[in-house]
Amino acid sequence: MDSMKLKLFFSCWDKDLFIGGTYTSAEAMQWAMAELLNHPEAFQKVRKEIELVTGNGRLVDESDVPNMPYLQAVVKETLRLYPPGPVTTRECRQHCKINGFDVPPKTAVAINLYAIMRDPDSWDHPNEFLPERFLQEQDEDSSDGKRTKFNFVPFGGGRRGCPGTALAFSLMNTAVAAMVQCFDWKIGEDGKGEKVNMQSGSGMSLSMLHPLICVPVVHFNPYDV
Ligand code: HEM
Repeated sequence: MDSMKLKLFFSCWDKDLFIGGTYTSAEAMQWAMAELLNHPEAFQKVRKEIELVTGNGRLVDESDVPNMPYLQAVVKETLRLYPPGPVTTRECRQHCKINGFDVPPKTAVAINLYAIMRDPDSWDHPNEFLPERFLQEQDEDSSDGKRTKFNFVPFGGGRRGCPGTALAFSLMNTAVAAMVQCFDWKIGEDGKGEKVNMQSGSGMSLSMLHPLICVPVVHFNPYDV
């Protein structure tokens, strides 16, 4: 590769990482907070878990995440319902037959990750926000157990799967945890809203049609303990 091409490669790579790594996580965190505001019992469950782990004497941090299974389940359930990259693409390397259709080599294929994660054949109540389903992950006998292994694909998969998966999980879990630990949230500009509007916008990325607007009210100040 000559130096010009190398420069272009790194410039595109940087942008890929920057755009792919910021917008996706920010969008998903917005959906996560919106679901938590619409499900106060789930919000309180996350807060209780955080208080148990931190003793509420300090700000929750990244190293606490492995000890907070319910928080992780909330983040996974959010990514299942609202994957920021709902469609990915591949090119077929060899002839194959899918559902009776012949797909020749070199065919461009779009893979609908959104549909896979809302497929009623593999997910119970696919359109509902039920973080608990991810707590049953280890239970091989449950339909949920089989499902989460093979049909949970917000980061795609295989060799071209998202290289930012671990970073995204860590960032999302830690940031959502801090927002839940430190603030109560009132819905709407005036704080008087009752429910967040969960409609999604159009386009290839799954953003909220009405961006989340809410008022934070301090619940716990970690710098004042
Ligand atoms: C919630 C956060 C994120 C989601 C949902 C997400 C989702 C995805 C998906 C679905 C793909 C396509 C995978 C495939 O085709 O199999 C992808 C690719 C990619 N992601 Fe992410 N991503 C996230 C965060 C990040 C972060 C934090 C970074 C880097 C710092 C990143 C960098 C990339 C890159 C470079 C690719 C292209 C990989 C390739 O083509 O080989 N992503 N991501």
